[in-house]
Amino acid sequence: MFFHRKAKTLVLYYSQSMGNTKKIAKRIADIKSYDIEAIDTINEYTGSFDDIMAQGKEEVESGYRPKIKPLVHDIMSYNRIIIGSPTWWFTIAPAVSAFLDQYDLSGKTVIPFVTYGGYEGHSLSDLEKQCKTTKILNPNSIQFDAENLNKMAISEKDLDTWIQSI
Ligand SMILES: Cc1cc2nc3c(=O)[nH]c(=O)nc-3n(C[C@H](O)[C@H](O)[C@H](O)COP(=O)(O)O)c2cc1C
Repeated sequence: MFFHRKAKTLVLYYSQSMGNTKKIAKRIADIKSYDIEAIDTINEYTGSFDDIMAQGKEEVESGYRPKIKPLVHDIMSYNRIIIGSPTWWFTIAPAVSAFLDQYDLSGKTVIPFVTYGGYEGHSLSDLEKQCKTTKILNPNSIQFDAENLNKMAISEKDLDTWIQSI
């Protein structure tokens, strides 16, 4: 007789400016009935969009890691993690880097995704690298309209095809 450990999946995401990454994460969790939690910073980013763009640039360039709130879910009890980050200055958001510095995803299957508004740079490959796990499945980068930043640039059908595959 064979015993299979049932795959347990947690969707994690960080979403700051438009709620784009949250929207994708929620859609995954809704369609697949996966658990979901936001990665969140202790100190909120404040100011105008341009202020946050400028602060983000400084943080990315200096390798700054904001303090983040501890997760409520016990990551040890999940063997699959879906993790989503917005693109900040061609890489992932510092909050997601902070999370990945603190939490060990080794041995887990990780499905990484990023959202971006025109030029993703190396955000998806940086996310894959920073997850420090060998099992990466179906990574995806999801473009939003560069003019209308909270409008998805791919069709809902294409998004759902990817969601069905994870
Ligand atoms: C600080 C900052 C830097 C950004 N840098 C980029 C970038 O390098 N390339 C890009 O295409 N979009 C960039 N964007 C746009 C976001 O990646 C895009 O709007 C994303 O979907 C926002 O996700 P969110 O609403 O979940 O925070 C940036 C946005 C912010 C706030």
